[in-house]
Amino acid sequence: MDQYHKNSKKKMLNAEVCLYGAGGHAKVVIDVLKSTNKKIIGLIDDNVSNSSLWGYPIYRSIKDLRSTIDYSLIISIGNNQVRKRIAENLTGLFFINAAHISAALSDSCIVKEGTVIMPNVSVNADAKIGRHVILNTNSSIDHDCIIEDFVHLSPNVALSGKVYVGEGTHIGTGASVIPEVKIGRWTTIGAGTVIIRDIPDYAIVVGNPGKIINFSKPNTSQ
Ligand SMILES: CC(=O)SCCNC(=O)CCNC(=O)[C@H](O)C(C)(C)COP(=O)(O)OP(=O)(O)OC[C@H]1O[C@@H](n2cnc3c(N)ncnc32)[C@H](O)[C@@H]1OP(=O)(O)O
Repeated sequence: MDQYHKNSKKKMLNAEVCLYGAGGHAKVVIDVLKSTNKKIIGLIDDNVSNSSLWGYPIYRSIKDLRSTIDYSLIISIGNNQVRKRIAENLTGLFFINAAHISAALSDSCIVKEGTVIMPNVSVNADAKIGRHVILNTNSSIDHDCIIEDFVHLSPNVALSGKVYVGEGTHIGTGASVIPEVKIGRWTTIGAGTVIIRDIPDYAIVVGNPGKIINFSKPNTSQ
């Protein structure tokens, strides 16, 4: 058993994996799964014209798969709101999480289902990562951080110890957060931003030090 699966809350029931979403993010998720020799049976996407990606079939609907094959799912869509909507619609299905073989995950961290961990990510002691989260390439999540469901940490994001990130928040490439800061739900943190104070829900924040430039409109599902 590799380090990641020892830490998973749920054991992987099925070796075969299907991805929901066939865009650019899906390509990176495929590489993550291949790094630990997972078998990919295909992708589902009704919004692309291609019928395959790198030789993997693209199905138009989950109904094309449901009755015939036993599989686990990962939602491979980068947009946090869309990922949440799809997760809520796909009831009764089994989601797995996946980590690239190069990720360094503490024995004491917790990673919930549907979450994807890209190459060279570090998740340190007692960090808790929610459902359907994206920890993108080289991101670093230090001790005792709490990351709620549907968050996306972009490449090279650095969270210091005891940072809290609320549901659905997107932290842009290369942003940094000092220890013990609380970032609200569905916020957007711009690329390269340095967060030194707590951030309220729905805020859009840029710069060093990070300043609020706007608020996004809450969506009914948020
Ligand atoms: C593998 C992957 O690709 S993962 C995806 C990673 N994606 C990212 O990191 C994207 C992060 N997004 C950003 O940084 C965006 O610029 C956002 C979301 C913060 C703002 O986007 P928009 O709402 O379109 O804002 P817009 O571009 O109109 O800029 C508004 C103002 O903020 C400034 N601004 C925007 N982004 C930043 C930033 N990251 N840092 C500093 N200032 C910024 C602009 O210069 C502009 O200033 P001005 O009004 O003085 O001219």
